[in-house]
Amino acid sequence: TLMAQTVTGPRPLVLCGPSGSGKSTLLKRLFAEFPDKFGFSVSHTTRRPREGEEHGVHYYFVERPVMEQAIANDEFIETAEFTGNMYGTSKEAVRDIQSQGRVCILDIEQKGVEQIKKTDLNPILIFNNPPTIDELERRLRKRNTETEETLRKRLDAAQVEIEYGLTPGNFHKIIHNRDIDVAYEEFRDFVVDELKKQEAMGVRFN
Ligand SMILES: Nc1ncnc2c1ncn2[C@@H]1O[C@H](COP(=O)(O)OP(=O)(O)OP(=O)(O)O)[C@@H](O)[C@H]1O
Ligand SMILES: Nc1nc2c(ncn2[C@@H]2O[C@H](COP(=O)(O)O)[C@@H](O)[C@H]2O)c(=O)[nH]1
Repeated sequence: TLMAQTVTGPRPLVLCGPSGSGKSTLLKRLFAEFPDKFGFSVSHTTRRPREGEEHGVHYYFVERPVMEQAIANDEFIETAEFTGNMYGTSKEAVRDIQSQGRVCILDIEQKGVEQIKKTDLNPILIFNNPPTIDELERRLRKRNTETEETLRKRLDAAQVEIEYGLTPGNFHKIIHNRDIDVAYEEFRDFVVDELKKQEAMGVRFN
């Protein structure tokens, strides 16, 4: 409701899309263009860090028993098993960003989205759609972060996620991510427009 929204601040933004579709690339540009407006919800994961990834910045990298205990302690809004690893959004990660008056951005996969939809988080849902699975494979290979096995698992998951993502009603906005510059503009314009609408309804922003 309008009252609740006024009290809780801007709606979080969920960006979902197959691994390698370019979510992190879009977010990196958004954070660079608007350094004070948004904040990234730092997820927990049991996968190993990639080169350049920092604990507490890209993820909280934890061992599985630690994550399982935290889930048992009811510390998470949503959790999912994805290609053999656990991922999850902690309540604290979102609270952290919201307390700074920033728009909280979640980069999560499909099972997480389905759980978030059942909470009172009320996010704006965006699906980042790659041109083809072949192009997704090219992007993932070029990124050089996966083994043949994890690459295969990610591409298998992508089939299912694209079907869900393109099903009408599941997301508020679909970004067709072919050319990165075009995709970014579409993404940015949609997000900025959404924030303006909320501002017009009295939601306060940074
Ligand atoms: N529109 C694009 N065209 C070509 N290459 C792209 C495009 N967008 C991103 N890339 C490249 O594709 C690779 C995957 O992009 P990125 O890491 O942003 O994907 P992601 O959706 O965040 O993946 P993951 O879910 O695995 O973290 C990167 O090497 C990135 O530089
Ligand atoms: N349900 C959740 N999914 C998450 C979370 N954090 C990230 N993700 C998604 O996992 C895959 C793989 O990510 P990668 O960093 O290993 O490439 C990708 O689709 C992310 O969006 C989370 O907290 N919950």
